[in-house]
Amino acid sequence: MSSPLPLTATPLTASEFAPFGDVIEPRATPTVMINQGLCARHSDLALLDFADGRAGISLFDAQARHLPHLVEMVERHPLGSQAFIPLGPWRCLVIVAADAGGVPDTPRAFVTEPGRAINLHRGVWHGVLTPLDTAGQFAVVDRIGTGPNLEEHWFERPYLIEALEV
Ligand SMILES: NC(=O)N[C@@H](O)C(=O)O
Ligand code: NI
Repeated sequence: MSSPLPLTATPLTASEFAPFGDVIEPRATPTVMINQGLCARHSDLALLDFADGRAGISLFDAQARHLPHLVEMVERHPLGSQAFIPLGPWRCLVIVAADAGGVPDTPRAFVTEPGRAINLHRGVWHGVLTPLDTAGQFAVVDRIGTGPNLEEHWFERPYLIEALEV
């Protein structure tokens, strides 16, 4: 395998992640206060998009990954979005890439705040679920249906995330 290319992970922000998906986090102002004013509802935080299928909720019980982390491949789901909702205070590496004529462009790497959920938009190139340093359980909202909904791309030269730029 040829020597990996460097890739730095930066803190995930909604604005930088916007071309790839949604950061599911409280807004400055709740949509509405409910439950006798004891609960702030922040509505409709993610673009869910499923073709020829339906939304489903699955549980991913993912092993911990550690730095340095080798990014050998990304994948995408042409038929549906995919949301990862941590069921505990786990951080994740989120690797995404724009499409460049059917193959991924140079990837971006982010690290989530503990417990922060994300939603990948339909068809966005991304690394697989990567809990950082601690194994984690995640509720995953994605497409349940038949047909080809997984396309993988293995990089000719992998990327290596050696550090978090925090
Ligand atoms: N393959 C699968 O269900 N998981 C991946 O899509 C992933 O993004 O982790
Ligand atoms: Ni995926």
